Order: sequence, then C-alpha cells, then structure tokens
Amino acid sequence: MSSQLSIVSVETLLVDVPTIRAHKLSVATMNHQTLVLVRITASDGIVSWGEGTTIGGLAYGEESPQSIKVNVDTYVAPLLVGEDPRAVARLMAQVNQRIQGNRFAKCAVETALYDGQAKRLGVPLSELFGGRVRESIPVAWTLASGDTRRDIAEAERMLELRRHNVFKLKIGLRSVKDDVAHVAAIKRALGDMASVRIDANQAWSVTEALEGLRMLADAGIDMAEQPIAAHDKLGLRRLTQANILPVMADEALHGPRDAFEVASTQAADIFAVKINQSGGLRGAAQVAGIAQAAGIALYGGTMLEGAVGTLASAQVFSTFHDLAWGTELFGPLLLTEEILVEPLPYRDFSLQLPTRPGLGIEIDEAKLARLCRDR
Ligand SMILES: O=C(O)C[C@H]1C=CC(=O)O1
Ligand SMILES: [Mn+2]
Repeated sequence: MSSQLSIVSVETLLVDVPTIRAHKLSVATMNHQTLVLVRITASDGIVSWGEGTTIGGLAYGEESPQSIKVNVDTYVAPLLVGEDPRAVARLMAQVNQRIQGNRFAKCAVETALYDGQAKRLGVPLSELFGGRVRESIPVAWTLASGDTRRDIAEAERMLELRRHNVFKLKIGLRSVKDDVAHVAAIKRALGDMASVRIDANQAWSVTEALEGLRMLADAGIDMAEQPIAAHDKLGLRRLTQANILPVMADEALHGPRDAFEVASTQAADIFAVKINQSGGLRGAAQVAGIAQAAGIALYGGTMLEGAVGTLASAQVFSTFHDLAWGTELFGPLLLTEEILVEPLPYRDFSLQLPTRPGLGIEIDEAKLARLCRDR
C-alpha cells in the first residue's frame, strides 16, 4: 500500500454496567454485564472500536472478560502496533496463525480494524461484507426474569411500545414440566400477537429434550434453541431429525468448522450466528455462508454485547440474503447505562441501521471513562 500509515495503539477497556433486572439463564444469573472494548488508534487519527463481550464470566464460554483483556494486551496488540491498519485481512491472518483459540479477543480486534478501515473508506462496515440487503433488522427480546407474571407484563409492554413481538424464553433451571408450564402460560397470554421461542442453554438430556419439544410444540412454541450439551452434535441431530419443532444450534457453533460439521450432518434447522462465538465478523459471515449452502436458516444471535458488538453484528447480519428467524440484537436495551452519544434506534420491532461510515456509532468517551474499571 502506498502512503505510510500505522497503528499507534491498541487499548482494552473493561466496562461494568448493571442490567435493568436480573437476567436468569440456566448457566448464570446476570445482574450486570462486563463489556470488553478494544480501541485502536491509527496514525491518520482514525479511532475505531471493537467488542469481545461474553456472558457470566466463565459460565458460558471459555474466555472471561479478564482473559480477553490480558490476551489482547499481551499477545495481540504487539502483533498490530506499527502495522498498516488498512491491511485488515493480512493482519487477522497473522493473528490467527500466531494465536490459538481466543475467539472473543480476535473478534474484538477484528471489529475495530474493520470499523477503522470502513471509516477510512467513508462507507458503512456492511459494504466490506458485500453490502446490505436491508436497512433494518427484526429484534427479539429475551424474557428471563424467572417469574411468569413478570415476564408476561414485560412482553405486553414491549408489544405496546412496538419494540418487540418475538420473545425468547430462557429455561432449564427448573424441571422440564415446570419450565413447559411457565412457557405455555406466557404463550397463552400473548396468543398470536407474538412468536414465542425457548432457549434451554444446554440444560436438557436428549431424552428430556424429546419430551420437552413435544410439549412445547403442543403449547404453540415456534422453535427451540440449543436444548442439549454443545458437544453433543449427534444428539442435536436426533432432535432435529425427530421433526417436532425447528431446532437451532447456538453453543454448538464455535465458528466455520463446527458450522460445517453440523451442516454436513443436517444436525440443526437454524444457526444462531454470533460474531464473538465465530471468532470475528469474517468467521460469522463464513458460518452464515455454510448454513445457506446447506439449506439451514439463519438467526442473528448475541452474547449480550453493548452497542459496539451489537452494531458490528447488525452490520454483518444486514448482508445475509435470508435472515428468516430475525435477530436478538437487544443487548444495549438490557443495560442501565448508555455509552453512545445517541442511543440506537429501536422501533417497529426492529433496529434501524445507521448509514454513517464504519460501525456508524459515536461513543460517549467521557461517559465511558466514568464507567471504565480501574480508571
Ligand atoms: O443465546 C444465548 O444463549 C445468549 C444470550 C442471548 C440472549 C440472551 O438472553 O442470552
Ligand atoms: Mn442461546
């Protein structure tokens, strides 16, 4: 590349933000989220952002907020500082060659590099992934207070506000029977106004799942996400082939290789595509490509990231030709603090995509400095 340009710094920030209510998953109860942000500054003055956020410390994935930070600081940043920030693919190929695993750390860094390069080119990040096929994307809400009546009231409020009409219910902490009763009560209350789905986050055995799926189908539930252990791809195939409810793979997918294995054995009907679980934006696009080639439907997943990871996801998901099951990019709405100058536009059951260059968001740096750990 012609003119001289280099990466001046790669910084990581841990930002603790309380959630609006307790968010109960089978693997963790979240009362706050720790955002892991990466800020890259280049010699042309362009400042860019990425995010590598996970859920519940080490309860959900094998990277913690602290490990993501220390591994970016110690191992990834030295590979980037002084290099040309325009060479995103080459830099990420080097990072992948030198560093095993660490998908979340890689996602954060790759996002920041793409944000910077898209800003430099003056285009939305989605242009670097082939361009958008939609300007807004549907966003589901997760009901996970643990209380049936409270969940119904929350869903009714979301419908009234026209913010969400698709609800994912987190289950797996109670018996299958009790969980199904909870889900069925919510579906009865909402009727045809909403699509109701469940996510058991690996809590069930295959036997429990077969029984659970039958009861959920009878209750009018539309889909079941990762009912059984992530590693049990044969079990997932059994559930899918049983043809009771559409089955979505989430934790089973750690990037393109898993996607290929699940797709080639027809072990899921739907893929939850997540940028962090896929090791970055390029990995997520590859997961989606494998799904589409195999006739598997797409859903845009979240690790409950804040605005940076949410917009990075939205930019990539906006390029998927078919996004039959919508997305769940509601992460920033679960948090009590806004880190953007202007909040993200959620309306008409969708997130409207920004048209500004890069991720298309402006970080409130003063606010971030106040929220940042060890400031
Ligand atoms: O899908 C997951 O397993 C993780 C996440 C997404 C929404 C939510 O509430 O938790
Ligand atoms: Mn899930």
